[in-house]
Amino acid sequence: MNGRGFVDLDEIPPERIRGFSIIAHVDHGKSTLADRLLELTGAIAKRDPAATGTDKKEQEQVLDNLAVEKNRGITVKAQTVSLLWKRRGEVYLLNLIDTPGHVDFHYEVARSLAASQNALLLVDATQGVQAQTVANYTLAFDMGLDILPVINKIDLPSAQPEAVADQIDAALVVPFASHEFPHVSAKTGEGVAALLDLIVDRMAPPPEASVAARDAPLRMLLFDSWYNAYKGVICLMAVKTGRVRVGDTVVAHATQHVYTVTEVGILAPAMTPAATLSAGQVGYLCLNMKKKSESVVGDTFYHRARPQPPVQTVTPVKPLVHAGVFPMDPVELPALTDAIESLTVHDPAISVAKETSGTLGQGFRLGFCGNLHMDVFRERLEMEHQMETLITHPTVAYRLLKNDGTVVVTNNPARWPDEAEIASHYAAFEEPFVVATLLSPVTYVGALLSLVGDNRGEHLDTTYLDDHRVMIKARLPLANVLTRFHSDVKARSSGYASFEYTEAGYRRSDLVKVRVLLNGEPVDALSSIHHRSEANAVARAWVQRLKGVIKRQLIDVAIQGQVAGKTVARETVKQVVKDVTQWIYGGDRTRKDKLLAKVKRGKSRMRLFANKIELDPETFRSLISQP
Ligand SMILES: Nc1nc2c(ncn2[C@@H]2O[C@H](COP(=O)(O)OP(=O)(O)OP(=O)(O)O)[C@@H](O)[C@H]2O)c(=O)[nH]1
Repeated sequence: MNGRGFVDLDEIPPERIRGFSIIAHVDHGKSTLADRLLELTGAIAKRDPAATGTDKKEQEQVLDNLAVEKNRGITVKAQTVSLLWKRRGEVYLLNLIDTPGHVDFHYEVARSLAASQNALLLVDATQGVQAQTVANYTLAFDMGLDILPVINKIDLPSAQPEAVADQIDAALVVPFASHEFPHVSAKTGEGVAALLDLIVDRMAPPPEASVAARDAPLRMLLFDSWYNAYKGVICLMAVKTGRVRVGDTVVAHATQHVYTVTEVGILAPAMTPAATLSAGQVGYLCLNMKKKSESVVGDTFYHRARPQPPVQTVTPVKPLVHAGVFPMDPVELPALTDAIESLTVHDPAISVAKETSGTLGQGFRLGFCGNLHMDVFRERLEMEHQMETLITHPTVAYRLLKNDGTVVVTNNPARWPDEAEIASHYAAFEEPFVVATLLSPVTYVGALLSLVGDNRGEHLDTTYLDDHRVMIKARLPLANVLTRFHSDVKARSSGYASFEYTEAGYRRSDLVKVRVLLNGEPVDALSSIHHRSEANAVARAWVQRLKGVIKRQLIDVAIQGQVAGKTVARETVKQVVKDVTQWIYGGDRTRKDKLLAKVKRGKSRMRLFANKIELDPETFRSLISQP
């Protein structure tokens, strides 16, 4: 850093740059390791590890900034930081990206990996290789990164670093021998300085980082952005070739917008201005960009005078699960619209479309990468925007063939065509499938394979990692994976098995619509699509659940569960005769009117559910949001 508080990055030659992401199974210690790396390199002040408890909420991590991350103790957004490390008297620039572990945030991991050349694959020495270890490894491997496995938590008495190294060797292909895997404790800091030295010695600098590349025309990859109240949209860029400085005029390839650069710098972890950013470096740019929608993740920026081809094609994320999101109170629709706009700009993996429901009114149909992604979104709506919402239970997108020969993709059961419109032969429907990876102690193999069978799954492969651990691959319908599968995997393996999945395309299926009717009227928010073999049970369960929550009303309530238009379950909630004025004696008209007005106000807070049947909003919310 020079006297003006600027970092002179040009003093660091290209061969002294290392870019790496930290990837791992959830809770294997990525954010804790990132904290130790930040401390050791002097980016943040050292904290006493003994002072941090075992409760995740007690140990707020420097790079976990969002309220929801601190609340849940998980990383949701990838975070970038540039560090300086001295090795043999020379300063190296390390670009580190801390990534989320959960599969639902794969999109975040993938876009981070696009800006790195190397990955540290962290594995917990007490838990060994888990499903997300394999999934994140596969993602990094397929993107051509060099992967260094690092064995963490060696301070724990139950740590078995050698056995875990052997498991890694058996399950994954890495350019290091198992005896070379560094052993660290991200908690105590043991082995972390040696890890930094190893990163410098064994990892390659960015391929585009050479003196020649610095003189080539500018090409920068935008891989993250966020909104700053004072500076507008801030863009995080990986500079592939050339250099950029304040005052330059740059163009965004995807949008063709032209900008003047007002600030460049690195995140260290605070925004630290620099004179230039050049090939191989990762840093932020302020461009006076007013709208977040202008910053397209994956876009390429270049100098206006020297147009360049894009670094990569921008591929929109394909959401896997879809749900309707409605304001609890219809007057809050504009506020919900603003909140969704601001959150989706921060998280481009969410797709948004307007939706109108007969039951719930105006709202949105949003697409997410999984149930946790959706849950985190709901929590962010509440925590960051104080929005209470009704979110319908998630569904996948099905394909169906209509009588007129058209193929319809629908992610909304309310829009499912009538039976008469659907082609009547066996190839009429398709549903999305996934390939699941289950990592488990050998003891639970039988239980897990029967769980796969119970969920219409197909066992594909079994690999023994050692005498105790096994990796099972199976093909399963995504719809089943999204409901109880995860908790069932945990239940059938006493919590020891972990599970992960990747998309595996569409396959033929036999699908039907399950509808719930109240007094003969269908409730669109409660309809769902299921495999025919599971539909009757679902319809019966709905009828029983509704019978349990609908209080007796002034009329009889008939509850019907239908499968493909045929009633398969029916119950009636008998009417109650209730006259609110019965307790008011005599002719005190004022008291009587006041009470009636109060009852009316109370009722208006209730949602008119269907055909005069009322439920209080909380009951309604729990009903529609749970499958
Ligand atoms: N004993 C011990 N605990 C550790 C070590 N590293 C991390 N932990 C603990 O493990 C838990 C998970 O650590 P995190 O750093 O949040 O894990 P993560 O991989 O970032 O988790 P996600 O961001 O949710 O994917 C925390 O309670 C840490 O304190 C270690 O080396 N030793």
